[in-house]
Amino acid sequence: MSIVTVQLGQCGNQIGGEVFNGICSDGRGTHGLCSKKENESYYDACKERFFWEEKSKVPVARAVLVDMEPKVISQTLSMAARSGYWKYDDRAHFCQKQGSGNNWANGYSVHGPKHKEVIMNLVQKEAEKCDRLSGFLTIMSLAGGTGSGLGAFVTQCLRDAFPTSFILNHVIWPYGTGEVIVQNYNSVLTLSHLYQSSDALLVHENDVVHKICAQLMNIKQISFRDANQVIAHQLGSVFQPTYTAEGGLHYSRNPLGDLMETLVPHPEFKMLGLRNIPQMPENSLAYSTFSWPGLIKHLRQMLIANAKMEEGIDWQVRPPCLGSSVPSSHSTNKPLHFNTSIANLVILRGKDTQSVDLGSFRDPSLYTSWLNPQDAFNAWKTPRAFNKYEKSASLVSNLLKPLDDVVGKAWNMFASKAYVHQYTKFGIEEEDFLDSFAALEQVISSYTNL
Ligand SMILES: Nc1nc2c(ncn2[C@@H]2O[C@H](COP(=O)(O)OP(=O)(O)OP(=O)(O)O)[C@@H](O)[C@H]2O)c(=O)[nH]1
Repeated sequence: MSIVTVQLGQCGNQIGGEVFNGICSDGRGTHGLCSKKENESYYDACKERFFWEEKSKVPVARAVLVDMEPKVISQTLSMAARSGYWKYDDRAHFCQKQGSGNNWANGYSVHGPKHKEVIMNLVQKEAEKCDRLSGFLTIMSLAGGTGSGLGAFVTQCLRDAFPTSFILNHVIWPYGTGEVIVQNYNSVLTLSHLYQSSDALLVHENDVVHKICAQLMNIKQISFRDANQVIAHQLGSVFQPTYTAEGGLHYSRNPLGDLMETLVPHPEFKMLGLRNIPQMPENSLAYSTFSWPGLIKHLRQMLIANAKMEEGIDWQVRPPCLGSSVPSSHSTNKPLHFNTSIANLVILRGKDTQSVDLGSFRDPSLYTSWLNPQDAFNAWKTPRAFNKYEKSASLVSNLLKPLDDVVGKAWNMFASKAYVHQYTKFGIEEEDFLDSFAALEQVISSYTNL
């Protein structure tokens, strides 16, 4: 089955380009360390998911590019064409002359309704090219005006037009400081709206990605391109084909459906985070060896101690003994806080994946009590190595992201009514803000009571 990607705004388009680049270069690779037959069926599954083929046989991304200004779209289209290995459909993009000025209300209430028809026509055409449609992946930032506002609007339109398809929103959490002044307003408005129409939100935090670039990839002057390549690698490690059942004969047929079934058991809980191990500069790979027990031990501790990368993990954090009361998640940032999950999915790629012991992830004390631990944990595997890593593991978890921080900061600003007039002038009233705050407070409360 196929996924149609909708790239929105500067951030969404820049990341989308890197995602297709990464997926295509991994898929075409002959370094998969597996049989030729395995490698071919992996590439076929990857193509069906993300590309369609023109007569020229050049894979064309199943994607729609949307922005309110032309520059980033034209850069993204030409970056793809220059690769020579894949491209975008020249007719599958829509742009205007002027962006949304980091104003969510402008994207949501003005650009959305005005351009709904043309954008949804492009999406419809892309969906019709799929023999079997698994659903939609939207990529956007939370902080700007186009990706966030127009993105929230388009997500609602997707939900209305494709009620039986899955929608996964990939969202970029802004840097904690020093960016758009109203970023917390935009984030609160986006998240609360997405929560109504999306099946799940997969979050990458710019601060975390920046740290990975600096500390694991040894990059000195970090550009968005570097950050986006890390994000693309992590997304590829989840969305490239895998076997979802032990001894399975086919690569997973419904990538988004399988992901939701595994990770989103209840519509109140749809925040997903992603961790990946190992990550290092390509030229260090040849000198590194990894053992599965070592990788799995690190990944599990990253989960329970809420570490986003393998460096600086707090090894003191332990799961609570079953039967004792779990500390409240209000203390999310406290060093000894234990991270309770709703559900976890581990994805293993590469050599000897069949013999890996994942028992430590089945430990009931990792999970909320209302779900059977057998249902809360799943593992997907493939012997096909990913992106030149002989062995690699990813963990997708359903757990709370730093929502309370963003909501708190936005609320403080709202209390003095700062900048609210910029939103009311585009039809977003104080009532709308209050509804968004209330919706997210409810999400925070549900997660903290796990
Ligand atoms: N990781 C990453 N973050 C980005 C990138 N481009 C922008 N951002 C982040 O996105 C937020 C700003 O949103 P943009 O995507 O630039 O804005 P937009 O959606 O185009 O909206 P307007 O500029 O208002 O039209 C900030 O938090 C930036 O840090 C990128 O290429 N990669």
